[in-house]
Amino acid sequence: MKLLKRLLKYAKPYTLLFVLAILVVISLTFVTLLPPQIVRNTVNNYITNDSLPLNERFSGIFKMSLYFLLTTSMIFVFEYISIYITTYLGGKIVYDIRKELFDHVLKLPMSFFDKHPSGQITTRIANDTQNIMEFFTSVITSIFNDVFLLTGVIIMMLRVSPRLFANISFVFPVLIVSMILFRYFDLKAYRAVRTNISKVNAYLAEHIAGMPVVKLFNAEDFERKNFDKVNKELYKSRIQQMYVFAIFRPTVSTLYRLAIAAIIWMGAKYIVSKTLNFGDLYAFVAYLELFMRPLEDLSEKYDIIQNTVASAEKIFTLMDETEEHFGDENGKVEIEKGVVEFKNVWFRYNEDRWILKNINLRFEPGQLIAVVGETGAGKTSLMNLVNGMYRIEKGKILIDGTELEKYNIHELRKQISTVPQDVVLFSGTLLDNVRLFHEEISEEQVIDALKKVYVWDLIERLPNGLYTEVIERGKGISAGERQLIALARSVLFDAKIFILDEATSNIDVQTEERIQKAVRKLSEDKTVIMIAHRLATVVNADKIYVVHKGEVVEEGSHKELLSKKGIYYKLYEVQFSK
Ligand SMILES: Nc1ncnc2c1ncn2[C@@H]1O[C@H](COP(=O)(O)OP(=O)(O)OP(=O)(O)O)[C@@H](O)[C@H]1O
Repeated sequence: MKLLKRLLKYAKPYTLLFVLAILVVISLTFVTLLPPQIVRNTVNNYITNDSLPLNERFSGIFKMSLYFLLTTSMIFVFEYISIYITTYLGGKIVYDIRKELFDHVLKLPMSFFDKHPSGQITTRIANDTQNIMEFFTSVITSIFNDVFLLTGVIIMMLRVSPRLFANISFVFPVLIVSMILFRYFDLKAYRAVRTNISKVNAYLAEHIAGMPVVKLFNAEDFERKNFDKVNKELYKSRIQQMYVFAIFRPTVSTLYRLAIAAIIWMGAKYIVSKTLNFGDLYAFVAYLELFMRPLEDLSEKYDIIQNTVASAEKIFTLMDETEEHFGDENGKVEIEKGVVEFKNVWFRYNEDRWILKNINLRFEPGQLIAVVGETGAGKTSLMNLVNGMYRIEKGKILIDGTELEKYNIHELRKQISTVPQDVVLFSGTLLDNVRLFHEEISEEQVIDALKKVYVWDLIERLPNGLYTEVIERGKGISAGERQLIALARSVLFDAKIFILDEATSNIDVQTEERIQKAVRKLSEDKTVIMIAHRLATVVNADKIYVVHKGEVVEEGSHKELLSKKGIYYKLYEVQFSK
C-alpha cells in the first residue's frame, strides 16, 4: 500500500487529467448500459406491441435504430478519448520516473556499480518502468470503469426483472469464484513462463557475447546441451500454462452458457405466462454478457497490480540508494600545479581485506613517475583514489596541498585524464570518441591531439579514417587502437594530471616507443603517473614506486632499484631473462 501511495505521487502533477479520464469513463459506462435497454424498448414497445398502428410501429423501430447508432458512436468517442488520455498519462509518468531514475543512477558511487550487475540496472530502468506504465494506462481508470459497469449492470438487471435476477443469483458467486481460481492458477503458470524466459535471455546474452571462447574451445556441443535445458524448461512452463487455459477457459464459458440456458428456461416460462416481455428477456441476457467483461478485466488487473508492486519495489530500492557525495560542491575548482600526494592512505573495497596499506607517494609535474608491481598489487586502485572514485578509510590524499574532499569533484575530474587498461568506446565515429561528443571541438584540434601522441598516421590509414564507425563498446577496433584513441582524448582535453594505467599494454613496440616520447614530452609541464607491467616502459622514468600486496615497498630510479636487489630487481630479472 505504501508503495502504491509512493507511485501515485508521480501522478499528482496530472491530477486534472486523471479526473477528466474518470469522468470520461463514467460517461462510457453510462452509454455502454444503453444498447440493451434500447433493444428492450424496441421489442416491447414496437416489435411485439400489436396494439399500435403499423406505421407508428415502423417509425418507432426506425427512431430506436437511430438511438442505437447514436449510443454506439458515443461509445466509440468515449473509448477513444479514454484510451488517448490514459496512454498519454502512462507514457508521461513513466517518462518522468525513468528520467529521475537515470539521473539518480548517474549520481551513484562506483562502489554501487561494483556490487550490481549492469544488466540488473538496465532492467530496472527499461523494463520495470514499463510494467508501471501498464498500471497507469490500464489499471487505474479501468478499475473505475469495471466497478461502475458491474454496479450498473446489476442495477439494470434488477430494473428489468427482479424475479429473474433473484432466481439466477446463485450463478454470480459461481462465476466469480471460478474466475478467481482461473486467475490464480494462470498467474502461477505465467510467472513460471516469465522466469524461464529471463533464463533463456540471460543464457543467450552471456553465451553469444562469449562466442569467441565457445569456438576456440570447441564448446558447441556443451553449449547445445546447456541451452536445450533452459529451452526445455521454458517449453514445459508454456505447456503448463496451456493446461490452465485448457481447463478453465471452457469451464468459465460453459458456466456462462449454462446461466444463459437457465435464464432462457425461466424467462420463457414467464413470457408464456405473460409475466415477462420478450424484450426484457433479451435485455437480461445482454446484461449478463456485459457482467462477464468487467469480471474478466478485474481479475486481469489484479495480475498487473502484482507485477507493478514487484517492479515498484525494485525501482524504489534503486531510487533509495545513497548518492555519491564526494568532495565539496562549493569547494576548490582548479588544480594549479598538479602535485599529488598520498599520506598514510589506507583503502579497502570491502570490510574483509585492506587493498592499500599505509601508502605514501608524491607525483609532480616535470618528472615522469611510474608505479609498478605484480598483478593485483593495487596499482589501479591507487589511481581510482586520485579521481575520487572511491573514498579512503584512513590518511590523506592531497592535490596542491589541498585535501581531495575539499575540491568540487566534477571540476577536479575534468582536470585529471585517465587512460584505463580496458578502453570503452561509445557508438559513433572515432572522431566523436576522441572529442567525446563535444561538437565544439574541431576536427583539426582532434587531428592535432592525435599527432601529438604520434598516432595520426595510424588512424589515417584506416579505410574511413576518423569517420570509422564504432559499434558496441568498440567492437571492430583493436585493443591497441582503442588505447591510442583514449590517449589522444586525454591530450585533447588538456588536463593537469595524466594517469596512464598500462596505457600501452596492447600496443606494438614501435608505436609504444613513439608514445613514450610523447609521454615524456607531456611530463615536462604536466603531472604524469604511469602504471606499468612491462618494466621496459619505465626504465627511463625519473622515479619508480614499487607496489607489493597493497604496500609501497621500494622507490627510486631504475638504476637505484636494480642495485637494491629487492622486489623490483626480481620483477626485472623475470621479465628480461625471458
Ligand atoms: N571493484 C572492486 N571490488 C572489490 N575488489 C576489487 C575491486 N577492484 C579490484 N579489486 C581487488 O583489489 C586488488 C587490487 O586490484 P587492482 O586492480 O588495484 O590491482 P592492479 O595492481 O591494478 O592489478 P593489474 O596489474 O592486474 O591491473 C585485487 O585483488 C582485486 O581483486
